[in-house]
Amino acid sequence: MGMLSRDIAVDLGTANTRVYVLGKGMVLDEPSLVAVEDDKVVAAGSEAQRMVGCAAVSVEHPMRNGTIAEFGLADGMLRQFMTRANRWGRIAPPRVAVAVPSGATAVERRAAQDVAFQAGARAVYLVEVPVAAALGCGLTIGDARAALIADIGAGSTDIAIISAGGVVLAHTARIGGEDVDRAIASYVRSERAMLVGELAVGKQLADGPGGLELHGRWKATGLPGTVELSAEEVRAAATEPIMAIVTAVRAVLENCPPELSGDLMDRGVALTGGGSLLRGLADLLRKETEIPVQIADDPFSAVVVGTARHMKGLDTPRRKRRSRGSLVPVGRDPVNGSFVRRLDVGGGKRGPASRER
Ligand SMILES: Nc1ncnc2c1ncn2[C@@H]1O[C@H](COP(=O)(O)OP(=O)(O)OP(=O)(O)O)[C@@H](O)[C@H]1O
Repeated sequence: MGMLSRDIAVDLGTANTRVYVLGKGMVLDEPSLVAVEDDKVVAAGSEAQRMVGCAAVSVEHPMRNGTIAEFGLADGMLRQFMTRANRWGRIAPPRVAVAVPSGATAVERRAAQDVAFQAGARAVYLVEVPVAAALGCGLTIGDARAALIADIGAGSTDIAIISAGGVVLAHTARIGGEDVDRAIASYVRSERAMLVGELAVGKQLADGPGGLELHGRWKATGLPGTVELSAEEVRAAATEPIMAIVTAVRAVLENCPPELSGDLMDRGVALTGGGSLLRGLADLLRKETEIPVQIADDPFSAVVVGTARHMKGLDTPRRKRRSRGSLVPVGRDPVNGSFVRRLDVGGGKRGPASRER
């Protein structure tokens, strides 16, 4: 089948969806948006974004907090993306690997799997976001030394300690860059009497120090206008969500088995996801955790690249697979009580989900 079909990795994110075709590279990076007309998805990604404001069309977000919020919309979106990504299509349908937050529920995992099948996959593999993020930024999961990884996306922050071929501890906080955007938009609305779109805030927040200049509509007159926020105002408005992200990372560190603490102090935390670029976040993390903080070279693509690297290992004979394996439940998340799984590289059959099952 390998000669006849493609392998495709998908990072189905809250704000952005990325698709990587093995042998080709990242072929698609689009906003996770759909345009809906008469209950039908008529456009996806940036094409849908351009339709904001069109009469009779509503532009919707199929994803929330890193998982599928509206199955029908996510289905329509992924179908369109896969058609574009697989246009060099071979004869057989592709195998697809989808990254899912480590804290995703069984229902959320099932939805990610089903949506990939509906979009035309022959077989579907689910890869935990922190594992993908670690592989994507070049960490070796089989390394005996422990590593801490935090993928800070738009709607979720996935944190894990990875050591000796396994996820020792994992936690997904349902908070990310969008919450920071929302907090600043809400500050501008209440303190400066202006309505601004959340999308306007996110990108600027990563563009260096200083204040922000935001365009919007005055609440009183409805006319267009501009507000300038000082660096102090930005910091104050964003403190709560930024602190929530830092607290989630700290919670995982505080529950780290003591024998791994030395490794984490040496190696620090690797950050991936667009949220890692949020102004002041890396510095605050460094200060609050007292360990080195390193942002991945390309934080946006780390998860999809890592998912693709995971796929490359699927056909490697099991005895050669150092960084693959099956995830087995070993305990509970220290923060929200969900199951923590450990990657068992020693054995355990774990094939793809297939249509027949
Ligand atoms: N230059 C930038 N352009 C756009 N967003 C940026 C930029 N720099 C930082 N961001 C932040 O990155 C976030 C998007 O990151 P990313 O694409 O990794 O999220 P996602 O994968 O869609 O989300 P999740 O992992 O939660 O599902 C935005 O919410 C924004 O706050």
